[in-house]
Amino acid sequence: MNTDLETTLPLPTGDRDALRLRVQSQLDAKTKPLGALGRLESLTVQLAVALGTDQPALHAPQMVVFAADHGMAARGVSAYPAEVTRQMVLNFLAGGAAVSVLARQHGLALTVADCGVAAEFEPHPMLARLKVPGAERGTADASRGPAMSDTQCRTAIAQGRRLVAGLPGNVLLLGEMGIANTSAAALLMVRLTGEPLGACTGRGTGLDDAGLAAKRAVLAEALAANAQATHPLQALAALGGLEIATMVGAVQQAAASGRVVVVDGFITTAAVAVAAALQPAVLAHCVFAHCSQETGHSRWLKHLGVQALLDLDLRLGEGSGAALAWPLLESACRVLAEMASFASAGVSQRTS
Ligand SMILES: O=C(O)c1ccc[n+]([C@@H]2O[C@H](COP(=O)([O-])O)[C@@H](O)[C@H]2O)c1
Ligand SMILES: Cc1cc2nc[nH]c2cc1C
Repeated sequence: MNTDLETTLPLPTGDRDALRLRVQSQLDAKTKPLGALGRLESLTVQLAVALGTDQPALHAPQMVVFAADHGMAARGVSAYPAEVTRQMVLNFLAGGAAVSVLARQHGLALTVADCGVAAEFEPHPMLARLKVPGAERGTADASRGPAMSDTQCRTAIAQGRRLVAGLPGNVLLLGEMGIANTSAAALLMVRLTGEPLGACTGRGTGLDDAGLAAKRAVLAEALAANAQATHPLQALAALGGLEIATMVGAVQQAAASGRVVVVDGFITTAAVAVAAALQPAVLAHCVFAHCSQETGHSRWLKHLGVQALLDLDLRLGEGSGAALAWPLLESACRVLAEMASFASAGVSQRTS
């Protein structure tokens, strides 16, 4: 493996425990029964700690949809053909996808990162070209050998870091698009958690029972073909995807620059899980927006020790769940900034 890339980035330091206690006591002084805002309160505290401030405020939120193609798509592991990746990128750019609608609704800046889609797109103000040399049209078929070389994987990580370093704001919302990428994410889940393949493999875009059985058989081949890839970075290169590797770098850079990361579904969780395997402290920056319907997601969230905000039976990807959860993050900041305290509003405190 070449060594021209640090595996992790230094994260901001500070007395997180003291900050956590200060923010919780500010919340406790607000005009509500103690703890009555439930998990919104823990979200407020998490945002304060992630941003390193007693007065968390979110600005210039950036939704990035990381897109790439997968060699394994040729093995029939998805209900849809591989060209949908390219077609959906055009749909994102034209403003017609679910994430386009939700980003507009919530004032999220939308960038589409071409991490290796099998197409060359016309330049567009929303499009970032992050193709990796030798993998411009996507990964190799992981059922026959490594999806990426170590160098390609490291290049993708470096590009994700660079992209985020150049974006404004203090929140990154993760989205992705890539036909067959639930296969890559399932393989990473098996390797990182040790869970059995069956518990990690779902229907993705909507495979029927026979399709799901065939997908599992292909994924078993991929695990056997890449049996030696056990370190998280090796697993990422062998079993992952270009959009997932680029997201790993994006998450690392966002955490290193003290931002909040809003995680979408199963595939974005794969990227965060790799980043967390390399450096567990990145998890403090990650808000898990929703629990996807994709088999494995709820179990993976448990492995990571996190709880998602929403459970809407979503299985779309694109960052749609992250965009839907966005107003909760805004509310979490606003209750802290704008609610009156018992003292300021002249409301009587509890008696017992
Ligand atoms: O994020 C999720 O939880 C999720 C669950 C199922 C499907 N997807 C999306 O569907 C595509 C991958 O599905 P598949 O069946 O092609 O592996 C990819 O574009 C993802 O954005 C996403
Ligand atoms: C149409 C379509 C839209 C998507 N968005 C994210 N993944 C997708 C997969 C398909 C098939």
